[in-house]
This record gives sequence, structure tokens and C-alpha cells, in this order.
Amino acid sequence: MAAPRNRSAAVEAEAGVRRQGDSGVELALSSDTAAAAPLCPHGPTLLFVKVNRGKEETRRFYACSACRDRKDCNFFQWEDEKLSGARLAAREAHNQRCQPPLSRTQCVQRYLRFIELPLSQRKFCRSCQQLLLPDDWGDHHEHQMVGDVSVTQLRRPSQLLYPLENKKTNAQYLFADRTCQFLVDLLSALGFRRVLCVGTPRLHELIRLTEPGDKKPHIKSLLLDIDFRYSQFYMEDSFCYYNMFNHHFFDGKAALEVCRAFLQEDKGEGVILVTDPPFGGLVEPLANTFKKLIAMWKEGQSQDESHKELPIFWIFPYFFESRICQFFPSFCMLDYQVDYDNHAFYKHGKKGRKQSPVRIFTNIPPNKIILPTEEGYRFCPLCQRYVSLENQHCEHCDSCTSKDGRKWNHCFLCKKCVKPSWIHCSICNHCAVPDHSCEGTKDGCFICGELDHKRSTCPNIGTSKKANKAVRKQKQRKSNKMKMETTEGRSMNHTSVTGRKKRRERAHQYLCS
Ligand SMILES: C[S@@+](CC[C@H](N)C(=O)[O-])C[C@H]1O[C@@H](n2cnc3c(N)ncnc32)[C@H](O)[C@@H]1O
Ligand SMILES: [Zn+2]
Ligand SMILES: [Zn+2]
Ligand SMILES: [Zn+2]
Ligand SMILES: [Zn+2]
Ligand SMILES: [Zn+2]
Ligand SMILES: [Zn+2]
Repeated sequence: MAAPRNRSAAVEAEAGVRRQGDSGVELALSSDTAAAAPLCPHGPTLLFVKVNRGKEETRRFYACSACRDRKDCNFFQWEDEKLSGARLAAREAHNQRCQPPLSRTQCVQRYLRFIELPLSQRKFCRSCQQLLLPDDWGDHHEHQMVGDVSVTQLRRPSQLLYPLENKKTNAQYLFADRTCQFLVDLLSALGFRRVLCVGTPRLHELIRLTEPGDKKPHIKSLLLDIDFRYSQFYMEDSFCYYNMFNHHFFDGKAALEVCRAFLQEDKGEGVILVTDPPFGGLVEPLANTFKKLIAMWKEGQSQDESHKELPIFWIFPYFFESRICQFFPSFCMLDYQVDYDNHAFYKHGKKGRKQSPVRIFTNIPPNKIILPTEEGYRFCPLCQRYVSLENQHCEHCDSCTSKDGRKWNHCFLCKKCVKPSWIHCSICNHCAVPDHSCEGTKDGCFICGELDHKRSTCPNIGTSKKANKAVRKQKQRKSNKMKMETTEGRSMNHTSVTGRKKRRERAHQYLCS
């Protein structure tokens, strides 16, 4: 059997399964498989499962956790595949070759030498994205160099480095100043003294730039990020080269201990985890990683504090709400719209902005979080939280129901509020976009075709006759959808449900523009 060609699909799946006609891939995460996972240059790979519609048999394979495009990391191995010694050795050599040329310690030594240099000798090579020491100049003289790198520039590496916008790997969208300042002020107002920044380099640097005020203590920050370029600017105790999809510290135990000590300082008091992962990433491996960080923090707690939760801000698009809450039921979504700098649509400009779909998910009680009224938020006394101005309190739902910042309307038939553009469809018996396809809006279990569960929880997993009948049922429902999905890439990118498709398209537009 050939390897699935578009494995990015596996990693992009919001609900865990990504289909392509009659087959698909889903994550087969479990702690027992993690130990045995082979390594790619980005650490332990993740186990995915190839599923075929109506069939129980599945074939599992390992693929890279961090890169959602095989162009960036082409690791692939069937779970039951036996590799020869020669192939294993070649893989090991390849993994080594892919590691950065300098060790973390060498980076720190270079940084210490760099800051000792007089201003006129402090150069940065834009082409190589590297701080240069005088010995290096010769190798870079034909490159684009910046001179007189000031202390201010060194303290703002996210402005010196270009953002790695490749949306299938780094998706490095940097916070707009006002969002970043809002976050720093909020963290300070909430009394946090330490921030574990997972994939938030700009927040990390702004925290470190912020001088403590009269009553405000200094806030410490530790950045964990897969962008190795940042290791040129920080000492070991403020940056770890890290993969958040498999909780892998590239510099081994020493780096892990830095993170542990940071979380457990002051018996774990006063620390918060703030993360802004690439939006194309799968929720499940991220949740798995955050649970490992939570466990690390808990180890430092005394028994009588075991009920406490590690405070978390998880920044992610609003349409992942149900998925995130599945893994973290205590989380709620704030109305605050997170803005980015290097994004054509969602930066705040003179002419206003398009609505950013990115929100903050948190286990901090929302009544403790004040959103800026000057940016269009108001306090709802009934919900006891700040909401967008247009998010109106629905007396029937007894809640401010809008998720996207616009006013939603209550549908008495659906018994809930829906987006303003939706209408109630008597065929589907629920609200949907006006031009939806009534046949194409149902997307049931991959094995039995029923609508109330997914493949992984199918109660009929052992009854293949039923399964075959269900395939026909599903195929009928999907005939419309199939016609639309002709090319591989498109079918993978257009999950299935019209609503979900639109939502995905919006996300795609957001991420790719
Ligand atoms: C959407 S950006 C968030 C940046 C944030 N808005 C800021 O301005 O500080 C995603 C960040 O996660 C990092 N990242 C991407 N994939 C990662 C991975 N597998 N492990 C750790 N960090 C990753 C990127 O390098 C980038 O810094
Ligand atoms: Zn990889
Ligand atoms: Zn260079
Ligand atoms: Zn309300
Ligand atoms: Zn309502
Ligand atoms: Zn309705
Ligand atoms: Zn309909």
C-alpha cells in the first residue's frame, strides 16, 4: 500500500479525522505508543491511523508532529514496518544533519561575546538571520548585513528576525502592539510573576522589556519555541528550543529542568502558561503537551493544593471552542479579539479591521478579566464577564451568545442563538447558511454512518455487515459533496459539512493572506 500522499491533512484535522473520498487519516495518540515512536528531526513522531470508510481494518503510521507539509519533514513509517540497520543509521544521520549548526551552549557563549562588542562591531546578517562576531564577517560580506545593532534591537528579536510565516510549520504571526500590551497589562493586573510563553516570542520580549512599576513586581518569562533563531538572543534560563506538539526539548534533560524549575519556583505560585500555537495544528497533541506541563507544575505542589489548576491562556480561533473544551472543560472563551501585525486582514488599521477570529481560552474566571472599553467591550452584569459591544444578552439563552463579535439572533425552533446570516431550514430541521445543501450537511460516523458519534467511539466497531450498509447510507448523503471534491488538496481542505467548509475557508483565508 502506498503512503498517504497528503499527510498534512492528518495534522490539520480539527475533529481528529480528515477524509479523502472513502479514506482518511486520524490521530492515534496514546501514551503506550509514544514511548516506541521513531524520531524525526523534530523529536518523537506521532502515530496516525489510516481509515477506510465502512471498514474496520486500519493501518497506523508515524509522521512528523511539527510539520504539516511533507516538504518540510517527509518522515513516514508504517507502524508495523521493520527497518534495516542501514536505514536506521541513515535516518539517525539525517536527523543529526537537520539539527542547528550551533549547540545551545555555543549560542549563549556567542551572545555573551556579542554584547561585549562596541556598537560599531555589532552586525546582524539578514540573509542568514544571524548575529555575527568579527570572525564571521568574511563569510557574510556579500550578504545583507545590518550594522550598529543596539541593545534595544537585541531586546526585540522579533523585530530583527523576519517572521517564519510558512503556515504549515511555524505560522509565525506576531501580536500587534496593542494586543501584546493588553496581554502584558492583564498578566500584571492578575498578579502573575512568571509567564511560561509557549510559542509567544513577542509576548516574551515585551514582558522582559516592561519595567516593574511602583507596586508591580518584576515578571519573569521563559520562552519555549521551535524557532531556533531565538536562541541567539537569550541565556539558557529564558529560552528553550522546544516542540509543542510532542513536548520535546531539543536540548534534552538540561532544558527540561530549566522548564521544571521555572514552573515549580515559589511552590508553583504566581505562574501562568500562555500559548499561541500555529492555528493549523491539531488540538489533541497540543492538549496532551499542556497536560504534561500541568503535571510538571503539579509535582511541585503540596498535597492540599492538588485541586488547584495551572492558569492558562490558550490563544486560538474561536471555532475550536468545543474541541478545546473537550480537553479542558474548565476553559471558557473570552470575547477579546487577538490582533496580529504581519497579517493582511487582522491587524488593526486606520480604517478599522476585519474581525479577527482568534480568541483567548482560559481557566481564569472571566469576571476577573477586564477587557478595554475603548476597544469596544462592555461588561455584562448577567453573564458577569466582558463581551463585545454587539454581543447582546439573549434572554432566552440567558447568555451573551455571539462567538464572532456580531449580534446573533435567537431561533425558537433550534432553541439557541445563531449567526445573523443563518436561516432555519425546515428540511434539515436546524439553522444553516441560506445556500447550504440539505443533503450534504450531515456527516456521520465513518464506520456505521450514524450521525451521533464518530468512528473512534462507534459502538458497531465489530459488526461489519452493518458497516457496509452504513457506507451506502453515508455515500448517499455525501454524493453532493463528492462532486465538489475533485482534487486531492481541495478535498482534504474542504472537510465536508458546508458550515465547516466555510469556517475552514475563512480560517484558510486568514492564515494564507
Ligand atoms: C501563531 S505564532 C504566535 C506568535 C505570537 N503571536 C507572538 O507574537 O508572540 C506561533 C509560534 O509558535 C511557534 N511554533 C510553531 N510550531 C511550533 C512547534 N511545533 N513547537 C513550538 N513552537 C512552535 C512559532 O515559531 C511561532 O513563534
Ligand atoms: Zn519532523
Ligand atoms: Zn550571511
Ligand atoms: Zn450576557
Ligand atoms: Zn438565544
Ligand atoms: Zn433554527
Ligand atoms: Zn437544509
